[in-house]
Amino acid sequence: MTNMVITVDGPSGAGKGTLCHALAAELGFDFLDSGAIYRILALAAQQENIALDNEEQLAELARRLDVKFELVGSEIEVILNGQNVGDLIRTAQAGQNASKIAIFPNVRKALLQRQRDFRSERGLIADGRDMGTIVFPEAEIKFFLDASAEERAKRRVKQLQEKGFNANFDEILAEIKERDFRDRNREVAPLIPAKDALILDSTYLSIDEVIQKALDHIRQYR
Ligand SMILES: Nc1ncnc2c1ncn2[C@@H]1O[C@H](COP(=O)(O)OP(=O)(O)OP(=O)(O)O)[C@@H](O)[C@H]1O
Ligand SMILES: Nc1ccn([C@@H]2O[C@H](COP(=O)(O)O)[C@@H](O)[C@H]2O)c(=O)n1
Repeated sequence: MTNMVITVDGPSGAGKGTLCHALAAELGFDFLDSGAIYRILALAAQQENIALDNEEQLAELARRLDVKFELVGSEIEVILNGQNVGDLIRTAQAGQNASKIAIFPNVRKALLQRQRDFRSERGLIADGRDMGTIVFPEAEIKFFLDASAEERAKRRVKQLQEKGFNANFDEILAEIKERDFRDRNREVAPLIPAKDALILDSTYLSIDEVIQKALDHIRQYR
């Protein structure tokens, strides 16, 4: 299993992060949260007053981005220019900003090798939108995790309420649909399942059922 890559792509809120963390823990693999890289780049651009539609400056920033992922206990801390930005990149606005800069071919090109460098001897679980299609097309196992927009909005509302935030279902559903549209319709690396991906629709599945289905598929491969 050494050096193996398992990709998990899908739309926002489908449960990719949840599945990836469980698989990484179960298999002892490393974890790449590629969405965090796009979120960090958007944050860094704002900190440097670079407009989110300035493709060339964004690409130049992407090439020199000083970002580190540090494992502290069971949590991965995201460090930008020496500062922990974990909370700053997790807002709904940070997600929208990430999807705005993710449409640019030169930005994606500038981030490609940085993502491929996460490949490791231990094995890698890669979470994103184009992990199975563009970043790791040779991955041994690919999943495309989906769920209806309404179910994803419901989950997000619950998640926010559990953290003590107010959450409006209609607003969150609209945000999810806006981000889906941008991610699915961009010209480069749009959100689509890789031809060889197993599609898992989690709309009516619990977290445990999704994890079990994924592990069954991985066991069949092994
Ligand atoms: N099958 C499921 N049933 C119910 N809730 C789920 C399921 N999968 C994930 N969740 C919950 O949905 C929320 C979103 O999950 P998660 O953050 O893993 O999604 P994601 O696809 O990584 O989203 P994003 O791409 O925006 O980072 C979390 O609160 C998680 O606990
Ligand atoms: N491989 C990827 C990963 C993410 N994006 C873009 O970033 C946005 C934020 O991603 P999250 O997974 O953290 O929600 C997402 O909406 C995409 O626009 C990407 O393009 N490619």
